[in-house]
Amino acid sequence: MVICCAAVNCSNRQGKGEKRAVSFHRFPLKDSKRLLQWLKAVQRDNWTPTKYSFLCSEHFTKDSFSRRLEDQHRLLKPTAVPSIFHLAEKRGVTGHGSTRRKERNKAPGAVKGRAGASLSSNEDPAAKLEPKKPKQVTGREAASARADLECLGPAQGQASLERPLGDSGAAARPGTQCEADALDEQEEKSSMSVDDFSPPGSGPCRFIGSLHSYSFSSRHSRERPPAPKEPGDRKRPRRDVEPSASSSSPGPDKGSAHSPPSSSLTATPQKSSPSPSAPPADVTPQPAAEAVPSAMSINEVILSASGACRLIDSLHSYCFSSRPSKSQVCCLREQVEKKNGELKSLRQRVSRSDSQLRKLREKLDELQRASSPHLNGLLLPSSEPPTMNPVLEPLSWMLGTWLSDPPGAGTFPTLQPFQYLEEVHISHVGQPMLNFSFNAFHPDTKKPMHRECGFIRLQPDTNKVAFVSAQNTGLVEVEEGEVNGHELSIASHSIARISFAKEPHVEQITRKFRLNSEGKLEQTVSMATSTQPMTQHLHITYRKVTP
Ligand code: HEM
Repeated sequence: MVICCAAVNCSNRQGKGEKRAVSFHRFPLKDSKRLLQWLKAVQRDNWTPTKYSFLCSEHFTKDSFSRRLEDQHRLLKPTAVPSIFHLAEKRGVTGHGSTRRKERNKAPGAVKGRAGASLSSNEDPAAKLEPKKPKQVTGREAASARADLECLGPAQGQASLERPLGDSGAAARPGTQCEADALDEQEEKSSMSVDDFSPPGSGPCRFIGSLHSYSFSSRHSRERPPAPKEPGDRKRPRRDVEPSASSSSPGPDKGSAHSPPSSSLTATPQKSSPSPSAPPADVTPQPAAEAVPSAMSINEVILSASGACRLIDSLHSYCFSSRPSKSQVCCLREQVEKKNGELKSLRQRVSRSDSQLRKLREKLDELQRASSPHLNGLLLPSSEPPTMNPVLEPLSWMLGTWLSDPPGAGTFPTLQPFQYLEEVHISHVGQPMLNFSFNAFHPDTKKPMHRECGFIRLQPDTNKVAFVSAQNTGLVEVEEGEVNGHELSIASHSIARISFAKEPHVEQITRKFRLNSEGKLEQTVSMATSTQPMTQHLHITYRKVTP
């Protein structure tokens, strides 16, 4: 890879200054802020850096570099901005690198000079060239274009099409200063994409148009003789790089893409690319001094132009073929925008519903307050829960909502064993008592079964507990007992029932509540009826579902 420095009046190129260990560094194309700083420092008019534009290390202060630990290679710091330039020297119309090119144009067979003179600008095709108006560029623009393109030898041009740029430098020049470039590339994470060769909008067309203008100008400047078949052309070593468009090349003129005669202008569509979005080509004029060892004949030059023209056509066809995908992208973008719009309106609707809901709640609260103005404190849950009466402390472990887990087990000598589900609420409202409700359900049908509710009181300053319960079976009972730690044991003190209560009547009841080591609440109920002695009727374990 031959790399030139893009700085005005700097003739450093890779290979030339090896002894001075000059390194070359890509423009930070992906870091717009830094790129502006670089461009300001470089002070090149009407010039846009490309991926193939480099600055050599001589434009950076020493502290712009760091050393890679493993091999001590010089690395440009990611914040580095060039500051050392010799702008006052020959800053003529041709601008950057004019001396260098003059020298090259003097070289024998300097076809490059002619080609370059009419070659349209290679300034960033995305940014500068107009579609359908291939403009004849100024000498300065052409020089700028050549300056970058000349720096890429044919091998590099080909390599750059065949693999990501990050690979190319390191692969081509292992162990050389160019590894620093490769590292720079990695730092910028630049990999080749369609955009590299097909800039947004009509950039590619404009670029190709500019190539056409080169081609036409070559043709019209001379009378075109009959195209001779010169087999020797192909054998000419290193003068030309055969266009490598294969049968899978996107261009319609595949045959012609294969057979242009030698040319110092090398248009190289990418080798059979598996992807339809693969970049079409790079255009890489070769340095005349290196690539053209002997003068070319007029015929050769014209044939070159003709070959280039056909390749340019194939580039055009690539360009057209990429348009549908662009329109697809546009279409997708429209869809995304549409969906975003829908999402926005949905969000607005949700937020409207939220505010309506809030208003309805407020209205309901108002109605409730109006209907029972004296019970608000009990009926309406205030935002803060009531403070628990300290008397309840010994029973506080019973507080909460509990769900049977697993289902409760019912037994009695006169009954078939059964299972049931139960939901338990034990709460307080700041008074010195617990409120409870036990609601049993059939495990399969979920139908309500046994229900009871009541209060649990503690005699102040004792562990004596009274349990008062009303059951849906028509039983009303009082049980008393003691709380010890996390265990409450009570037994029936008095039992009353409705006159038509079902028989056999319960005559004695004992219960035990305990909080087990897993934090679960357990209840065991035993009873004696008019027909059966004290026997266990229920055993159930609950897990807590709320505080
Ligand atoms: C302390 C509370 C309870 C008492 C005092 C109580 C009392 C009784 C009595 C006296 C019987 C009649 C026994 C017999 O026929 O020999 C009975 C039956 C029964 N109990 Fe309970 N029971 C209580 C809680 C529950 C609970 C929580 C369930 C759960 C679903 C339940 C389910 C049943 C069933 C399914 C029967 C048999 C059918 C029936 O007679 O309705 N009991 N219970």
